[in-house]
Amino acid sequence: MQSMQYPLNKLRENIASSFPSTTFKVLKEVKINIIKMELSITRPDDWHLHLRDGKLLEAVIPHSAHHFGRAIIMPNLKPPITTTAAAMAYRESILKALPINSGFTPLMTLYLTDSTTPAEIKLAKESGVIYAVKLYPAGATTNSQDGVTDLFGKCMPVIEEMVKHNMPLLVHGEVTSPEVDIFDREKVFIETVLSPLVLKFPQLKVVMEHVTTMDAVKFVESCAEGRIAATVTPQHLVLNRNSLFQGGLQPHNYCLPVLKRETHRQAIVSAVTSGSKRFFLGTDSAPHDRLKKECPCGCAGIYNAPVALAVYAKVFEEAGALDKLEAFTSFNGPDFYGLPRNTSKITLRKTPWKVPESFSYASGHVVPMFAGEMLDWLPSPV
Ligand SMILES: NC(=O)N[C@@H](CC(=O)O)C(=O)O
Ligand SMILES: [Zn+2]
Ligand SMILES: [Zn+2]
Repeated sequence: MQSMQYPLNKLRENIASSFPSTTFKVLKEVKINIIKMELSITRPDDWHLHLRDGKLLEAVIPHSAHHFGRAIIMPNLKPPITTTAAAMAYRESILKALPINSGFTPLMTLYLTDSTTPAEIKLAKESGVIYAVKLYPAGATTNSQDGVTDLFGKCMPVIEEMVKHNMPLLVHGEVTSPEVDIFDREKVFIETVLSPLVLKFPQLKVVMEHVTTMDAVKFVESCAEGRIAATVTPQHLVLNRNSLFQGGLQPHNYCLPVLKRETHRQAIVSAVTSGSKRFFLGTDSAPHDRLKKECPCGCAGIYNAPVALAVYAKVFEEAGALDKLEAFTSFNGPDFYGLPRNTSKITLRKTPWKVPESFSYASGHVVPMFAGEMLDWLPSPV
């Protein structure tokens, strides 16, 4: 491997703050290895992933399967995955689309609607392949039109059944009322839906998906560990809302919940790099065909699967917390879900690589996050 152009001072600072017990003498001795830096970590899982279906599924699945051991598969297809039978069929098509010899395991979810029954939850649990139920407030995001219109009025028996089976509820945490400013929708959701829900069901396990605000960070930190957790995306760790408008409208940085101001981004970075067990990796990789992003009414969703690990590594490196990366990528998620941690490893090499401009597939093109830009960390299976 080539040695890197990386300022030695910065490297020392990073290493010293990541591994405080490391002495300067040792740093000098391992200088060569530091310059050719590699991290070997337990293979990560992705606890929030959109794989879509058909040709797009075939195109994107290798990017996730290459790096991740398992992923929680979001059910917002058209039509949505509302039954155990549909989830099992979707799982089969994912397995069929996997590269040969891939060990990737899809963990399926059910899409909650006003008419989901407790019997369906029982069936889901008994299937052994469904790990969670996803709450989309109707109209909150991509393909959420069949989502829940009245959680407290319509879904209480279903939530009770989920508690009985220890089945986590995954939430897209935004209210949909048009009078609430789009930048406040997560905060208002916490106040009006999530807090009351958690109070009403102290045993319910909840994952607040793709948190974007310091309000969400504070809420999750205030709840019992092991009961309420949050996934964090690469984009909400490295981008703020300025990047939606940098030099013109940037559709490939548009996702929901929408990027927030810098202070929120900083709060999320502090939370994940603190070593808290409450936060874990969930990319929310959400591919849309290029023509559905670059058009007069572009879809929400960032395709980040090819770059996610490189971006997470950069965030932990810059925070001087590389020693905490593995818990975030590979331990906190399975521990929360009560699943074993992966036993295989992957390597992250500190080497510059260029993100492809786009990936073509049978029905068009999909543009990844940071298309055409250079990233520092290159993941590869050991
Ligand atoms: N995050 C997004 O902006 N989009 C997701 C839906 C979601 O996770 O809310 C999608 O399915 O495209
Ligand atoms: Zn969402
Ligand atoms: Zn999502």
